[in-house]
Amino acid sequence: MHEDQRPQAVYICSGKGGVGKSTVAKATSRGLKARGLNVGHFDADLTGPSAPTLFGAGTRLRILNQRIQPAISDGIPVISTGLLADADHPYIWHGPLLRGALHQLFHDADWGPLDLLVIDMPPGTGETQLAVLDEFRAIAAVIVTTPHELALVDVRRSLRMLQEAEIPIAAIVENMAEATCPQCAHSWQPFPGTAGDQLQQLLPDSRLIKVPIDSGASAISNHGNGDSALVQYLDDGGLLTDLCTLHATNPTTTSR
Ligand SMILES: Nc1ncnc2c1ncn2[C@@H]1O[C@H](COP(=O)(O)OP(=O)(O)OP(=O)(O)O)[C@@H](O)[C@H]1O
Repeated sequence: MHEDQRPQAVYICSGKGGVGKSTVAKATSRGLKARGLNVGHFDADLTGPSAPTLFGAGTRLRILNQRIQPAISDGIPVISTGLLADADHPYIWHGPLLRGALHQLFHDADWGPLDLLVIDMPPGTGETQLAVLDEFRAIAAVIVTTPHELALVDVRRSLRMLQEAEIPIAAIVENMAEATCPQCAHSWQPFPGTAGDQLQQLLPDSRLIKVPIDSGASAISNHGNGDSALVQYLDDGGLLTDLCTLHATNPTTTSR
């Protein structure tokens, strides 16, 4: 049988923007790196990349011998169009150009040894998402949502796209699910809705990880190291163990 040589990847997806997907993607990369995997972080949002904020505006991609040198953050190689020198330039990618850019950003880069790529997918279901599905071999996807009903409508579309591609959903992360008063420790649900629970009814085999509104969870998305609170939430929810197990059942370390 012909072996699938595409790089192994975990997709971090959402239906809507602003739900915390990039923050969860960065925490996943850091958590897997701490577990000893050679992780690469790829920001597939070519037109609205979050990486300069997530990894530090001073972090840049370099070109050496006509090869892209990923930025390194916490020992993790990172590639994002937001880390190109002229990141403020509005990139408009269409059809074949978009696919070419994705291909080049991954294949023309010196990643070093790579066990697993964490891919921060753009929100929704469109051309970029389809191109990513073709380019990489997903061992799992993680769906990030907030509790809102409105988030659920769009996330269902993403879910169908992943299911049609037969990608297992390792976890649903319901972000900003609750808040706790720092004075009296009283917890409440700041947003109405049960998107996480409703999604788990559709996906009974996937983990449901509820992450509270937490300044520690937020800190990881603001440059550099940040706090590891979100990594801990994902770890406590079993996601990092599951991803390591999935990787171990089908390891393919490549050197690029
Ligand atoms: N659990 C949380 N508690 C507090 N703040 C959070 C939490 N999760 C994410 N945030 C904050 O919410 C903001 C949006 O997060 P993020 O950029 O990860 O969302 P996104 O879904 O990737 O959005 P987009 O697709 O538009 O890039 C960030 O400022 C982040 O720090």
